[in-house]
Amino acid sequence: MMTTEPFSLKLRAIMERYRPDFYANPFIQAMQEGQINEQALLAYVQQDHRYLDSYLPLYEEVFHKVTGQPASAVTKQDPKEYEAHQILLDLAGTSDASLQTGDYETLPTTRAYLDQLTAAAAEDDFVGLVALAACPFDYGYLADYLIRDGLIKPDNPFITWVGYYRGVEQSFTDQLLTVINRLAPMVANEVQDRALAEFERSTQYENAFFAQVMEETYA
Ligand SMILES: Cc1ncc(CO)c(N)n1
Repeated sequence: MMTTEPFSLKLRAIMERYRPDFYANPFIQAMQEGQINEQALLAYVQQDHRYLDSYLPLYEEVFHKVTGQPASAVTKQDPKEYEAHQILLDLAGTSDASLQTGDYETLPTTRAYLDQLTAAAAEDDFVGLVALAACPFDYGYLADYLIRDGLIKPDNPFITWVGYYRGVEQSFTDQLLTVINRLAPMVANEVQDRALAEFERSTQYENAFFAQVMEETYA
C-alpha cells in the first residue's frame, strides 16, 4: 500500500518558513525582552476578543459541515480565551476585563483576516477548515518554539501567557489536525493546494495581527 505523508506536515513546513518572521515581529520582540507595553497589550486583547467573536461561530459552522459533528467534539474550555486575555490584562495593570466587550474599532488587519477566513470557507469546506486551523496551529507552534528556543525564559513576565497557548492550543490543534489528515486524501489535489495557500495567508495575517497593535494607527 502506498503511504502518503500526513497533510499536517505541509502545514508545519509553512510555519517553519515563517518562524523567523514571527521572531522578528515587534510585538514578539518586545515580549522576548520582557517589555510591557500597556497600550499594545490592551489593544491586542480588544482585537483578539473581536476576532474570536467572529472566528468561533465560523469555525463551528465549517467544522460541523465537514465532520457532521458539533465543534464541541474538539473544542476547548474557555473558547473566548478569557483566561489568556486576563494574563495580559494583569500584566498591563488593569483588572477591567469589560474593555473587551466595550465599543471599540476593529483594526484593518483584524477585519482583513476575518474576511479572508470567511471567503475561504465560502469557497470550499476543506479550504475553510485549513485556513481556520492556522489560528490554533500557529499559536501552539509559536509558543512551543519560543520556549524551546530559549527566547521566553521561565523568568519572563509573558511565560504564563505563552505557556497557556503551548498547552491549550496544542491539544486542540492535535485533534483538529487528525480531522484534517483524515479528510485530505479524499480531496482533489487542486483543493489541497488552495487550502495550503490559504493556510499561508492566515499565517501571514497571524503575524500582521500582532504587529498592528505596535503601530499607532488605532484610536
Ligand atoms: C488572532 C489569533 N490567532 C490565534 C489565536 C489562538 O486561538 C488567537 N486567540 N488569536
